[in-house]
Amino acid sequence: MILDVNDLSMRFDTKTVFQDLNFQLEDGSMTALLGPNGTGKTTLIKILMGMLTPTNGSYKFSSDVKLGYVPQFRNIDSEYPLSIRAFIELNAPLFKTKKVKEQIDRQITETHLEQIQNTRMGEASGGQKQRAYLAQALLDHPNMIILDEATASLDPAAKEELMGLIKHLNQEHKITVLFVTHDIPLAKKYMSDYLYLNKGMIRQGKMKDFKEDFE
Ligand SMILES: Nc1ncnc2c1ncn2[C@@H]1O[C@H](COP(=O)(O)OP(=O)(O)OP(=O)(O)O)[C@@H](O)[C@H]1O
Repeated sequence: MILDVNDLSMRFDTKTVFQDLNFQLEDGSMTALLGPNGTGKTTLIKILMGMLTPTNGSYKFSSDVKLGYVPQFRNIDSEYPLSIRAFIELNAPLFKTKKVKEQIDRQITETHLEQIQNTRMGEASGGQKQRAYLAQALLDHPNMIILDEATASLDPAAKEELMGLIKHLNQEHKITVLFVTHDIPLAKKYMSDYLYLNKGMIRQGKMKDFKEDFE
């Protein structure tokens, strides 16, 4: 087990987002976090990332976890001056030893950005930007990555490329994946398990058994 969540509750002032969530994630699993708009998926992720404190309950990652996080898609100004490579390097040590450069090269190759690494981030496509965020997160050598709506606003080809990449990271590098999405067909194609957050409660199961009428 890589994550154990116990009786987790979150309230903003008088608004209860969710109450007494209980679930576990297995090491090496690939889980889609599903649910209608505004049910608290981002709130749950922010709690797990330590960015918000829950009002009640607890969660525990296994002691050897190294988390990577790909935030919800943010528009980058078209004038943004850094190249894709320089953007990825924001998460690398300032002093670029040969070893650091090699690690950056490896993640750029892994995320299929080598041909366009000198393109400005402001000019990159949505899929390229999203892969640059992923490359940034991979520089820390995570064994678990959390992606928040990484495929929203991408065209079908860019979605497939990103999902193929995530599947590769899971299968070849044994990275546990938690992936927030609204795209149920995409989740059915690529993810093995689901967590479904709705009306303050959570359900868990195998993606192949997920019923659309939960929505
Ligand atoms: N800082 C905050 N203060 C008050 N209410 C908040 C705050 N953050 C989120 N909420 C509320 O909590 C609820 C859950 O929001 P959250 O963004 O987690 O939902 P979500 O499931 O990620 O939605 P979406 O699918 O639209 O991204 C919403 O009703 C939102 O308005």
